[in-house]
Amino acid sequence: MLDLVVRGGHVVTPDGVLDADVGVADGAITAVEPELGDGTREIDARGLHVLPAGLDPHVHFNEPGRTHWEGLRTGSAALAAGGFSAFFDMPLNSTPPVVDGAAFDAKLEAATRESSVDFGLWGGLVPGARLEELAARGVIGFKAFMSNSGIEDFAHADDVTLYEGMAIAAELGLPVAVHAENDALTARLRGPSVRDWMASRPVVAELEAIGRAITYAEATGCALHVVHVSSGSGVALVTAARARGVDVTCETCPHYLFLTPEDVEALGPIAKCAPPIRDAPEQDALWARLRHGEVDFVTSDHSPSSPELKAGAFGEAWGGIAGAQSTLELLLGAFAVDDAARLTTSAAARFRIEGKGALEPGADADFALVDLGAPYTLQAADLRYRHPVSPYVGRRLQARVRRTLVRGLDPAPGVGRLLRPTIR
Ligand SMILES: NC(=O)N[C@H]1NC(=O)NC1=O
Ligand SMILES: [Zn+2]
Ligand SMILES: [Zn+2]
Repeated sequence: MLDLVVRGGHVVTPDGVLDADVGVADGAITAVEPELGDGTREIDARGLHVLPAGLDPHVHFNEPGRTHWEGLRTGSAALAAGGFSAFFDMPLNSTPPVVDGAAFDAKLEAATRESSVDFGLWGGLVPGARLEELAARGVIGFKAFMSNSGIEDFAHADDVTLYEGMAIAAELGLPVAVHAENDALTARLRGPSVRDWMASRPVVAELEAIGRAITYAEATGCALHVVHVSSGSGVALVTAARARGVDVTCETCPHYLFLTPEDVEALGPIAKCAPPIRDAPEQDALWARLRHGEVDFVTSDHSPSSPELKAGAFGEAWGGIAGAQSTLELLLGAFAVDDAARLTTSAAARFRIEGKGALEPGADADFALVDLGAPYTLQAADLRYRHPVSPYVGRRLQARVRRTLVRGLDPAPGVGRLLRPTIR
């Protein structure tokens, strides 16, 4: 007998949306077929869509060290509530940052204890980082900040660090992910307003950094991933490089799609981020390129802070948006269900995580059960973050995640396991 049968849902598979049951044994999918026999456990999915649960490859859960901003327990619970069964945690803003083996071990210990969903860990590419040590422990790849990170113990990667780091990463068979903004161009004095913030981090600062990272990736043979591209012009650079054979991908985030500069002015510091939200021409171009398939996936870049750092003036506030719980529900309001599933799962293939990202026999039994006929208005009380704030509170969402399963299990602290990439 099967351990579990998810019965009667509209199942989102790589071959299309099928009305079928999903059979599970030992935490893996055994069959996707109509009218499977009994399972020890049964989940009634009639009227619901059964999606492959999401993998969010870009979150900052900040534990250990800044658990008062967000933690692995609360952050992973929020992701599970939003239909995600896995995440990759960034090497900052936890302390110590994950730039050597000991820091990796400390985060692995905390995540194994606290996380409700599976997790991978990014290592940090900073001057002096111990890349080999991190690779041996199973990091997803190496994250570099080309501009100031806002975190004192995570230095930005100067050109030498980035170029030489990419050469080492290429040898180790791991990708480098870049926060692509030019440091000098973004380091000038800033004013207090939303428009000042936008002007201090112009699109050209993003384009220059993306272009430079691509040049280094091409020269070293390193696989490059550009995180949180905010502009259509930025995606265009990635598309052009890929067309000439560079191994480069990119992501964007819901805030670059669903928030406007006017929204940021109305919402204040909770909608402050870097790169900033762009004006309509760049945002429209970003949408067009996303719809055209040029953006590989959508991530949250969930990066909240303590409420105090979001309470004051805009110019002084922490830059980072809390959104991990809402990515899938937001996308389901704008895309067909299979496209929304693809945009929230394809990081698994890019970063070589076996068993995740597709609902098919042999894969992990990771499901998001979603009601596409249940629009609702997001309330602060719905949020599972450490601090229930988000720019999406008050927003009408077109779909609602009813349940998430991780390897057939209900998410709970301690369920999550480390995900290691297959080395090329
Ligand atoms: N350090 C950190 O999390 N920074 C993030 N916040 C943000 O808005 N952009 C980022 O890169
Ligand atoms: Zn960033
Ligand atoms: Zn980030």
